[in-house]
This record gives sequence, structure tokens and C-alpha cells, in this order.
Amino acid sequence: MSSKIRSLFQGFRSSLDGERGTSEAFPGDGSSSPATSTSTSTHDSSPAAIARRAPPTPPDEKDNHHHLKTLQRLQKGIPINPKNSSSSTDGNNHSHYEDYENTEDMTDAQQTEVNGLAHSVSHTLSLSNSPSSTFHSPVGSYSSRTTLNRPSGKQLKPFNTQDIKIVLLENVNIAAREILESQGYQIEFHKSSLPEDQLIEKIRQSFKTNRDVHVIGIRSKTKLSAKVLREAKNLLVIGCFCIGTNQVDLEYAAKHGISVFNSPFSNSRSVAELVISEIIALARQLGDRSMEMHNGTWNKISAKCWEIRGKTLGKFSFTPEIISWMRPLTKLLGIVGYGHIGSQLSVLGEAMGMRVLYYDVIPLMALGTAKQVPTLKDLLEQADFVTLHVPEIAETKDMIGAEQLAQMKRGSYLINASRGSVVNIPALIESMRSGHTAGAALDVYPSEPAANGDYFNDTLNSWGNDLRSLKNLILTPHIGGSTEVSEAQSAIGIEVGEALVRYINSGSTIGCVNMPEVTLRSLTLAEENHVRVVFIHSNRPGVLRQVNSILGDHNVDKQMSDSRGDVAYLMADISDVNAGDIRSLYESLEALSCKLINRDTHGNTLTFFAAKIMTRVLY
Ligand SMILES: NC(=O)C1=CN([C@@H]2O[C@H](COP(=O)(O)OP(=O)(O)OC[C@H]3O[C@@H](n4cnc5c(N)ncnc54)[C@H](O)[C@@H]3O)[C@@H](O)[C@H]2O)C=CC1
Ligand SMILES: O=C(O)CCC(=O)C(=O)O
Repeated sequence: MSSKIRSLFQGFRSSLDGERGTSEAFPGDGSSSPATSTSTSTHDSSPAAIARRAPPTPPDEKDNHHHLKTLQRLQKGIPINPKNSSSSTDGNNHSHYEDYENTEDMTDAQQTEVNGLAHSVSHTLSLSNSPSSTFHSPVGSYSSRTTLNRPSGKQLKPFNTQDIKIVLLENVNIAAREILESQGYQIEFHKSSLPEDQLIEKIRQSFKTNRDVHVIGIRSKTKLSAKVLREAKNLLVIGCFCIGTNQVDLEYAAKHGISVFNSPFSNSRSVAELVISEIIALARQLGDRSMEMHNGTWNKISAKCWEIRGKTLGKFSFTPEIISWMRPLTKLLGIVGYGHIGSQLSVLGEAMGMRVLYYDVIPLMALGTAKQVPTLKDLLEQADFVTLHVPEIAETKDMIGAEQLAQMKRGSYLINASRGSVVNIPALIESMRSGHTAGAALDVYPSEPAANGDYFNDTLNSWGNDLRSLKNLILTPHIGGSTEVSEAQSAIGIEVGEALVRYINSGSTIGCVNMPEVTLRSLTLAEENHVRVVFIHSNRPGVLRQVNSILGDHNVDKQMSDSRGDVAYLMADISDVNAGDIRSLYESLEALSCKLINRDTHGNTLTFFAAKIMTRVLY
């Protein structure tokens, strides 16, 4: 971002501050850092500046993003080319706005324009045509953005965190970065993923402070294990800019008050389309023919090449009896996991004349004339193409191994664009070598490189070279969800970016994958001496009574609490809170981590610790 534009941002923000008035910042809880600067931010994070800083924008104020764009446009003539104007000042190996996946030809300014368009279009869309509960659109999704878009809420700021500091890995789309930057958050951007040890080191050194990272944004490759999360002592929230969340230790995160958000269906269509293309490519051995031509060989053959709709009916009209006799000859698509991606695929497959069967662990309404089968074996025995769209969980590990491959029809095809752990690759290699499996397409692998380069060999996975030698095997580098501007990646950037802002600024966990979903309507500007308390705690008897005895010194205007397993999440808006009360409120709630004594129904004394997991007071 050019310095001119940046000063425009700051001018805009201080004009908002002027409207709201400013107040003294409270010192943090020890988790906050001294003034820092990052390669990507010139924000002054001194306590005084923080008191004056950009008011965080709640969901209903998110159009700041657009205001900023408008301001930028008002300044036409100012070159908008962050690529030229940003520079890395801290010697870290990250870059600001460089080399986006699939955007080699596009400048950030161009992306910004198109993303802005996508953003506004997304407000008008309601995309979930759910046939099942898995389609429930989280509030962070397209359809709900409009419902949260209420005007003029009070802009809250956190008491216990200084400037929000964000580490983004894996080339997260510019749309997300714009949303987060427009809040005044500090962003450290990295193009690739990092292995565990380097990630720990990065967290230790981020923002040149000690573990002062409040938000980590990743895609599918970065493993946020308990070991890594333990290092990120001040982490509030994780954004998975993808569908899968298997790369995060969700349970550890929840138990430590770290919320995790993802984008449940922004790239589903992209995956479904890739799979459709692979079905045809496998049926026609396109990969091999293309490879041969690249090597100078003309090899015009039709043996074992098929139309995917099966037998051609030609120009003749047939009686229904004959059509029903021919129906079994139609190619059968077997979908394992009939969620967002699987069901999209069902519609596309049928539109191309395939019959569709699906297997899922829950009964789900069939789209079109697709049919659910009761067991995986039923599906494997009938399908010509088996395609996998299940999450990575313990039950799906090696879901397709030697036994399942043997159950598949001879001459059938396997497609995996879910997670690498779902297919036992050595078994697939055997099945393909024996000719039982006629072809396969793999987009995902048990171990994937952290960055682009010459990494697909035996170093990461022992069978890399074996795979490369197989015929009619399409290998792609986890690109199922990788489509460009205004499609998957920017939609994901907007969706997860907005969910993070909503969580940081207003505490709403709607769309969160590891916490109960809790939200309250915004505080209004008129509610001056109101604060919002977010208290994440152990789901144990007695905790709420303790919390409410603290909140009860004020007027509790509204409150919502819910639990998920061992963790409970409480949000409360309380009034009659003087500026001087905020600190003691915060400290009293924090102190609930101390011994808590309660009595069970038999009058026995119960003692437990660590009721409090995380306290946030937003004011
Ligand atoms: N290759 C790529 O770039 C991408 C890969 N993915 C992967 O695709 C997976 C599926 O994505 P969505 O369709 O959006 O997920 P989803 O959650 O909408 O659907 C998953 C379906 O699998 C079913 N399921 C779970 N366990 C099962 C089992 N043992 N057997 C049969 N069915 C089972 C669920 O009931 C659900 O209906 C994601 O978890 C992710 O890992 C997602 C996006 C991009
Ligand atoms: O491209 C990506 O970032 C990962 C896509 C993916 O696998 C997912 O969304 O789960």
C-alpha cells in the first residue's frame, strides 16, 4: 500500500474516531506488547495511539471496506500498486502482496477491483440450496452476510489486546488481507506454509515480540498442532481459508479458548468441476494422449475409451422398455460423501447423462434421480467412477484400501480430491498395475510440500516415483479449490476475513467450527456506558453463578451462553459500566481461573480449577 493511501486510511479512521470520541487505552493483561512495527504495517501501536486507533468494525459496519475503496477511487491519479510500494523491512522471508496463486498476470489493484465487485455481488446472493443439514449456511456465508448487515452499531474495541496482530500463511487471498487491514490490524503475510519447527520459531518471533500473535490464517497445508498452538499464548482465533479443518487440533484450540473459522462451501463448485473434468479425461485417457503428444508421439486409439453417458442412443427413438434395458449401460458415478461437494457433483454428473449413487454416513435427500446406498461396498460394487468427498477424520483414514479397491468393478476409476489419508496409495498402485483399476485422479496426498517446486518425488512420500510412472493417472497439486478472483479464493478470503473481524470485534462465534455458536445483536451508539463481555469457560457447574455474581454489579441487558463438550461460551452486554470499572470487571473475571468451590446435589464439596479459559471485555 502506498504511503499516500495509507495516510488516507488513517485520516479516514481518525475521522471516525472523532465521531465516536476517544478514550484512554487500558494497559493490557500482560499479553499485550510494546509498540511494534511489522513489514506490512505502519500503525502506531503505542497505548495512546491504540486509544485513538481505528474503531474495530462490527459486521454491520463492514462496509468500511467499501468506504476505503471509495476513498481510494476519489484519489484517482494516485498510483495504486502495492507491489511497487511495499517493502519488507524486518528481514523476514515474507513478502507483502506478491505472486498470488494463479494471478501472475494480475496486479493487486486489478484484483482489488474485481474482488470488490465479487464482494458486493456476494451480498446479493443466497447460494445454499441445501437438501440437508450439512447445507445450513453459517452466518458467515454469502446468504447471511446480508442478514447481519444492520446499520450503525457501536464499534467495540478489545480491552485486553493491543493492536490485533495477524500472521497469514499460504498466500491467503488479497480480499481477506484488505478486510483485515481495513480494520487497522497488523498483518504479517507469508506466501507459503511452514513446517512445525519453523512455525514455532515464527510465532516466537512474530512482530518482533514474544508470541504476540492474536490471529493465524492458514489454508490446508499448515499443521496447527497442539505443540504449535501451545507456543501461541495470545492466540484468539484461527482462520482456515479453506473447507477442511483437519490441519488444526480443534479440541486443543477450543480448550484454550481459540476459536476456529473456515469457509464451508466457497470452493465446493470448483472441486466439483475439477472432478467432472477428470471423469471425462480418465474415460478418454486424455492425460496419456496429451503426454504422448508433448513427447512427439501421435497415438490415435479408441481401445478402452468411453463416453461417460455409456451407450449412445444415436438418432433413433427407443421405447421406454428399451431405454430401461439400456439404462444399466449408462456410466454410473459413485459419490462417497454427499455433502457440499458431493451433491454438486451429483447434479453435474446427472446433467451429463450419468446415473448417480452415493454413500454417506447420514441419510441425505437425493438430488435429481440420484440414489443413496446403504453401504460403501454397495457403491463400490456398482460404480464405474468412484469419487471421494469425505472429511479427514479417524473413520475415513485408508477408507479405500486393497479390500475396497478389489470390491470396485474391474475397469473402474477412482478419484480422490478430499484428503490424502483417505486412500491407501500403495494399494492403489498395485490395483492400477494389475489393470483392475483402469485409471485414477489424485489431487491430495498424505504429505504435501509446503511450497511450489520440484518436490513430487520419493522424499515426501515413499511412492512418489511409482505414481509418476503409472498410465492413466492424473496427478494434480491440491488445486481442487484453487480458482481465481471472484471465484473460490476471493470468496473464501471475504468469508473467513469477515468471520474473523466479527469474532475479534464483536465476539460472535456464528460459523465457528470448534465452539458453540453464540451471538448477540450489536450495541448501539446510544449505549455509551455498555460493554460486552465474552467469557469462555469450562463447562462445569457453578461457573455461571460466579460469572453472574460479577456481572450482576451492573445491569445485564442481554446474555447468551451455550456449551459444546467441555467448553462453554458466554456473551453478555452489560450497562452502567464506568470507564474505571472496565479493568476491575476484566480482572474479576480473569480471577475465576482460581479455585472454584461448589457443592454437588448431595452436598459434597467439589473443587476444581481453571474455570476461566479466556476473558474478553469489548467496550
Ligand atoms: N481438493 C481440494 O482442494 C479440496 C478438498 N476438500 C476436501 O473435501 C472434503 C469434503 O468437502 P465438503 O463436501 O465441503 O464437506 P461436507 O462436510 O459438506 O461433506 C462431507 C460429507 O461426508 C460425509 N461423511 C463423513 N464421514 C463419512 C464416512 N466415513 N463415510 C461416508 N461419508 C462420510 C458427511 O456426512 C458429509 O455429508 C473436505 O473435508 C476437504 O477435506 C474441500 C475443498 C477443496
Ligand atoms: O487450496 C486450498 O487452500 C485448500 C483447499 C482445500 O483442501 C479445502 O478447502 O479444504
